[in-house]
Amino acid sequence: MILDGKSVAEKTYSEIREKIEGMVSLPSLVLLCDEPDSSNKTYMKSIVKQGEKLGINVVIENTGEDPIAQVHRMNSDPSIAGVMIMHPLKNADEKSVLAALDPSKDLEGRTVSNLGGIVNDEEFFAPPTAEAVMEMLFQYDINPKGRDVTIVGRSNTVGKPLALLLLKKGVDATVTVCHSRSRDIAEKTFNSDIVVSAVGIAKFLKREMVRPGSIVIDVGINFLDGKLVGDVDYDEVSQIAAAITPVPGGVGSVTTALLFKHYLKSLERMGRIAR
Ligand SMILES: Nc1nc2c(c(=O)[nH]1)N[C@@H](CN(C=O)c1ccc(C(=O)N[C@@H](CCC(=O)O)C(=O)O)cc1)CN2
Repeated sequence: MILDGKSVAEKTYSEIREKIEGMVSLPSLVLLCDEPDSSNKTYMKSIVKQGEKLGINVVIENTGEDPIAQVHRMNSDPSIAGVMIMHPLKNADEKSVLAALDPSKDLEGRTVSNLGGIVNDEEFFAPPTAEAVMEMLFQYDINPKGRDVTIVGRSNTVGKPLALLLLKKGVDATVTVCHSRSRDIAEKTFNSDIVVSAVGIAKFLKREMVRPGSIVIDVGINFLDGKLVGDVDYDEVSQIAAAITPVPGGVGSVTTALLFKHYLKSLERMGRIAR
């Protein structure tokens, strides 16, 4: 079975449209960048395009002399509902810029407060990519309770927060997180019910690393010969997996939709729309 992210995303966009219908002068979503690479440019373009479809103003802003003061101004500006600090920032210390961001405007859940808050269910926002994996499982009735889940990749945006989300009481998965120094990753992925690949290497997850009948979630966003591809050797793995997410049109589509859902949550917190 192919787990279609586009239809999951569309459901989220419909909910958002319903909530903001008829509203005028909606606060903006700001994408703060300095020298964006091609991957960032592609992502920003797609967020701007989606914002246009929803009637939400997405503003691309460049870092100036003092990015920290810039972020402080955004924090207190009621015409801004959320800020995405594009990664990597090349001319500023990204950690310090993130530390300046108000967690309630940190739509990507990258601040220490939001990341740490996941442990106690206290986050304003969890990273949308990690949430998108959970949403795909939920929408397709794949219950991770008691199942062995291996996540390949330990980033702050996917691997670590996803492990925490899967470990929450009530979700109750048994989680293994692999990384570049892990021994025998193939043995761990093969012995899992659900495999999530978030390493950023095209065709990293091969057929022999996956047990027939398991579920494969591809979080990879890689550009190969100008084409967007995931981490999974899709043609091979899709022949044996019980369910698999495609790239494009899988987790990535849901991630962007959840980013806008977070924008909506921010409007609610600001008192601009009813909860
Ligand atoms: N602050 C951030 N900076 C950057 C991020 C990020 O998530 N937050 N991501 C990377 C770029 N990137 C992934 O590594 C990326 C590039 C392109 C897209 C994209 O085009 N998404 C499509 C959906 C794709 C799909 O269907 O799989 C979309 O938005 O509709 C996403 C992520 C750089 N910096």
